[in-house]
Amino acid sequence: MPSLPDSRPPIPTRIAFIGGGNMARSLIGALVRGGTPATAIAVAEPNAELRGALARDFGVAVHDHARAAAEAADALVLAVKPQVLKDVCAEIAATVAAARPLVISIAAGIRIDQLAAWLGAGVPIVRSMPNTPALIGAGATGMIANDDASAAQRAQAQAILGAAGATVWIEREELMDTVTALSGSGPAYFFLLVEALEDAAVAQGLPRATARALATQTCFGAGRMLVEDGEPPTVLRERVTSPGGTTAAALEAFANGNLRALVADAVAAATTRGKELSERYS
Ligand SMILES: NC(=O)C1=CN([C@@H]2O[C@H](COP(=O)(O)OP(=O)(O)OC[C@H]3O[C@@H](n4cnc5c(N)ncnc54)[C@H](O)[C@@H]3O)[C@@H](O)[C@H]2O)C=CC1
Ligand SMILES: O=C(O)[C@@H]1CCC=N1
Repeated sequence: MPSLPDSRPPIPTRIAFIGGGNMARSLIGALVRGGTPATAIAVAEPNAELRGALARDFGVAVHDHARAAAEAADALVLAVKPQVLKDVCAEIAATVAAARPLVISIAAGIRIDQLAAWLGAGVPIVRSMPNTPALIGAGATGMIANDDASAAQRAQAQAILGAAGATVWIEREELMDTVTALSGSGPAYFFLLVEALEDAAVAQGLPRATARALATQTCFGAGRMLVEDGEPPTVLRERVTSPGGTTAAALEAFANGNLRALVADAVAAATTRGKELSERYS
């Protein structure tokens, strides 16, 4: 996946996260591990327990409301749920209008034109879609910027999000809903597959711990091969599949159950939900 080489521009000197939940925690962890000083990061999080954990674990400055964190930030990462994003933007709009920081949204479904309407014209905005493997530095993030974001600001957004894994620019904004359905939600699909494999093996008598260990390591190994081998998934699949063998029997069962159509339906459903989110919360 395309990603910035080592000649990354510096990460903005002051980054404020609005929302300190799962994704913010993943990105903050990645930034701090990557060498961004904790003193450069502020977080607004209303939940006192989460706030305390972020301060304790990473040494970042914490605030109980958005405006306090947004003040003096060069880059703002909007990491709240889509349903509260409009209210959060209203809370920080005056601060954003005064300081014109780079605004990075990670919210599913919410479009750049909605963010611009809520924050005010002329604000540099990058809409992005990371995923939870960001927690271990193995994230995948799609991004798109508006015309108000300079080349340097785009590169800064890429440096922030790239601290947590691979990044890729998306050309048309409507495809961000597809990115959300593919890589944003995608980790859940693989966890579901592992659950199903584990249950299937348990049903045949394998102890659950053994089934989980084998299913987990199989997904890890297959994932590493996808990244490291350089061959497309079709070739890797065919190498496992001996003619008339066990894999062929399993793949036939998948085909009979129309797995590909089911996956297409699932990705289409997630894409549609992304579009619905933007309408529901506009
Ligand atoms: N969980 C995932 O796999 C992914 C989520 N996303 C997007 O990331 C965003 C955040 O998702 P999560 O981290 O999973 O949710 P989360 O619920 O863990 O975190 C959101 C946090 O925002 C806080 N919050 C609520 N109102 C606030 C306010 N007015 N000011 C500041 N903070 C406020 C909440 O207390 C909560 O801790 C969502 O928009 C989601 O669409 C994007 C990629 C993947
Ligand atoms: O399920 C969701 O809406 C969020 C966005 C992508 C992953 N989680």
